[in-house]
Amino acid sequence: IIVSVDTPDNSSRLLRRAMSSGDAVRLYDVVFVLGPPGSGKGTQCARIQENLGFVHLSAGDLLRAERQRAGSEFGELIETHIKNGSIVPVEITCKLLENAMIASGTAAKGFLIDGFPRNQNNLDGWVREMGAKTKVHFVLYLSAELEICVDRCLNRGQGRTDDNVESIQKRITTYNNQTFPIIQHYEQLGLVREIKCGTKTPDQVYAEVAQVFGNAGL
Ligand SMILES: Nc1ncnc2c1ncn2[C@@H]1O[C@H](COP(=O)(O)OP(=O)(O)OP(=O)(O)O)[C@@H](O)[C@H]1O
Ligand SMILES: O=c1ccn([C@@H]2O[C@H](COP(=O)(O)O)[C@@H](O)[C@H]2O)c(=O)[nH]1
Ligand SMILES: [Mg+2]
Repeated sequence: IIVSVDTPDNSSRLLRRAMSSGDAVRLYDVVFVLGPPGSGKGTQCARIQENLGFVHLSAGDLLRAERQRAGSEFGELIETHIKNGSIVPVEITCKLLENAMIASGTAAKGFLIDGFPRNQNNLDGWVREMGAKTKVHFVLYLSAELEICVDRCLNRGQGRTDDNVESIQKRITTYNNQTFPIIQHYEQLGLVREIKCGTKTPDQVYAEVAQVFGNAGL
């Protein structure tokens, strides 16, 4: 078994994992972060990254960067999906995620994958492409009342092309119809850790997030 390593610390961690996982080498520890638009996923992921050594990969941010990349053949398709609140085909998103994971090297404790998998196509593609290379520890589910989420998106002030009433309504419909069933799928596997965020400050939410990671030994 060949395991790529870049520091002595990681070398022992990855080798331990390789030795204990039987025939499959699991290189990447992953936590998925899901919840309605504006529930605070990005806000909490930034804190987890800062405090707990995880690398934050926002699928939405990666898609927005790909949309902006000169020469991208997917720019227009991505923008159409973002404005309509619909979901980009998994082949594109999964490749962007994998590239970002590889680019981070092995220094990360693990990866917070924010806003993915968002539908059955995402989940199937992830399992197909990344299932054997990753261990999903749990799904951090940041829930909040939808009216609060709408207000937060409208007041976010980041100039996103989908932070307008029309796009937000479409994003919420997609969330209810396509993403929530993915959360339910992981719930059935006993892998969902829900934090109710609507009326809590970011500090209060983070205190609960830290507890969830602590309980998982991460
Ligand atoms: N607990 C909170 N209380 C009040 N405002 C918050 C809280 N958490 C985040 N916010 C604010 O709400 C807005 C949306 O937060 P954030 O971008 O983290 O959400 P998100 O879940 O990543 O949204 P999206 O799915 O649209 O990317 C931001 O302006 C952020 O500062
Ligand atoms: O896995 C994904 C993640 C995101 N999208 C598209 O991007 C927007 C914005 O995502 P945020 O997580 O809110 O930043 C989302 O509405 C989708 O259109 C995607 O297709 N697949
Ligand atoms: Mg976000």
